[in-house]
This record gives sequence, C-alpha cells and structure tokens, in this order.
Amino acid sequence: MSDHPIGGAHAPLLEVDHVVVQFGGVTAVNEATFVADAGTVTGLIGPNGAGKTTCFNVISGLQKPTRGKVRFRGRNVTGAPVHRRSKRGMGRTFQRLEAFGSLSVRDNVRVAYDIHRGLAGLVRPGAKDIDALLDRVGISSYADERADSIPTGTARLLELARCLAGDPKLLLLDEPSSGLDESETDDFGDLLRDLAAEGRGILMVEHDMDLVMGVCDTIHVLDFGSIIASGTPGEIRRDPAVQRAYLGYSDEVPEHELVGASAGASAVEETRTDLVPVGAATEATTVIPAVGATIPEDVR
Ligand SMILES: Nc1ncnc2c1ncn2[C@@H]1O[C@H](COP(=O)(O)OP(=O)(O)OP(=O)(O)O)[C@@H](O)[C@H]1O
Repeated sequence: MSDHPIGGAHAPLLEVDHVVVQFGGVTAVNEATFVADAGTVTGLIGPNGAGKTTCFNVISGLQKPTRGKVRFRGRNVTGAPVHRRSKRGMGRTFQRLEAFGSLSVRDNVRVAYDIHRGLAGLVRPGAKDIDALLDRVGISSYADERADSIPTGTARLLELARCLAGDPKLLLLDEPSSGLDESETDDFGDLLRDLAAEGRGILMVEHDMDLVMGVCDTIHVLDFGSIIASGTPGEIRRDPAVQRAYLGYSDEVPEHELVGASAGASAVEETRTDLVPVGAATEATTVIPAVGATIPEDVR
C-alpha cells in the first residue's frame, strides 16, 4: 500500500527521505533527502567518503538506515529486502565488477535474464534478445570473450547489460564510466539519455564531471553525509558551497570570479564543463581545467 503523503500516482520514482546512517560514531549519511524521477538522469556527487555508496546501499536494501525512509514507486521499501526491490524494478551496478569471469560475455547476459525471469522464465531469452542487448550497450564484439578477459570499461558495460536484462524502472549506477575512454564515455552518455527517454529513472554516482554535467537533469551533492545542494548542472556548477566542497576552487580567489557567479556570466561560462573534483589536479587554480575530466584512480 502506498504511504506517499501526496498519493502514489504522482510520487517521484524514488524518494530518499531524511535518511541517517551511523556506523558507531561515524555519521555516514546525515538527514539526506532527495528524489530521482522517472525519465530523468540524476547525479549524486561529492568528495570521497561523502556517503554516496552508503546512500546507494540504503536505496538498494544492502544497508538498513538508522533513521529515515526510502520510497520507490510510491511505496515505502525501507524494510524490504534487496530481491523485493529488484522485483519491483530497481536495478543496480556496483563499483566492483560482479560478472562471472569464466563465462562468456553473452552467457553472462543470458544468466542475468534467467535470474531476473526466475520461474517465469519458462521461455528462455532468444539469442536475438541477448545480442540486441549487447549491441545496445556497445559490446557485441566481445560477445564470445570470457568476462574475465575483457577491459574494465567493457566489463562495466557488461554490468549494465546484465542490469538491463531485468528491465529495471530505476537504474542505480555506481561509477559506471570508470575505465571508459573519452569516445566510449560519450557513447555511454547517449545511452543513458536513451534509457531515460524510455521512461526509466537513472541515479548515478559518478566522478567524471563532463559526463555528469553533460547528461544529468538534476544533481544532488553530498558532503560529509549531508546534501549541500540540489539543482540543474548549471545551478550546481555555480553554487559556491559546491565549488568549495567538491569542484575546483581556491580561497584566494574572490567569489565573484567563480564560474557563473555573477548574473552576467557569459554563455561560454554557462556551458563550460571543464570542472573536476578538488584533488583531481596538481595545479592550484580557481577552476581546474579537466584533462578528459576523469579522476585518476589514486585520488579517488
Ligand atoms: N561499513 C562501514 N563501517 C564504518 N564506516 C563506514 C562503513 N561504510 C562506510 N563508512 C564510512 O562512512 C563514510 C561514507 O562512506 P561512503 O563509502 O558511503 O562514501 P562515498 O561517498 O561513497 O566515498 P567514495 O567516493 O570514496 O566511494 C566514510 O567516512 C566511510 O569511512
């Protein structure tokens, strides 16, 4: 039964409502409240240790919150186990790769179809379904390779294909672009937009600011477990608190010189995406120009 205060029909796809997670004395998530809507791509960003993965664990059912609620499709799922959320249409990929290494890429997707369909899967997916999915995520050429022999970026796309085999209404993607090169990341961004255009909701934890700023409709920023800003990419880029906490910023530079801080910010500034998280560059600059904007593994 729906417990949404304004009724299930108009409820956001996902609502995280004043969620708190404490690990002993550490407050990993502190009253986090945000939504992700169907048909949109939502980014969840923030510095290392900000609580992003813990939020994902609460949403997907791996972590019980100390307080607060998670609603999915208008229903309170806070106490629901992972498989029930999955059945209701929640799919997740992980930072670590979960595929079966000794199986081929194609067989990994076949297994994912079987798992999602369960006993209802009396009719097994045809090779056509599987190959169409591999094609959709752009890894057809690896179909017959063992999953443990493919590049990391390709393996992440395989994770996505396995997730899509369950036809999820909400996709939770944890750093999906790591390991992809620039052109693969561009294609991946197009795929995310396509998936959202089909009516799916996508919530993504991602450090590649070009991707986040380029594909997200809405971004929520976590810092020390709290949401410090929510808005469009343009709003987030201009937010001084976000600049300080996460995006390139130096205290020596007056705030009016921050990207887009003034009402008269130029069109060039409005559209620029050359922002990377603090700590991702060696030079102390106001707004750190991104080189490919992907953070090296060692500063994550
Ligand atoms: N199981 C746990 N036990 C104790 N502390 C934890 C646990 N999981 C996470 N934490 C702490 O909670 C905080 C948030 O961690 P979390 O992994 O959610 O951050 P994150 O934003 O995902 O970081 P990253 O970008 O590095 O993945 C950190 O201080 C972390 O050390």
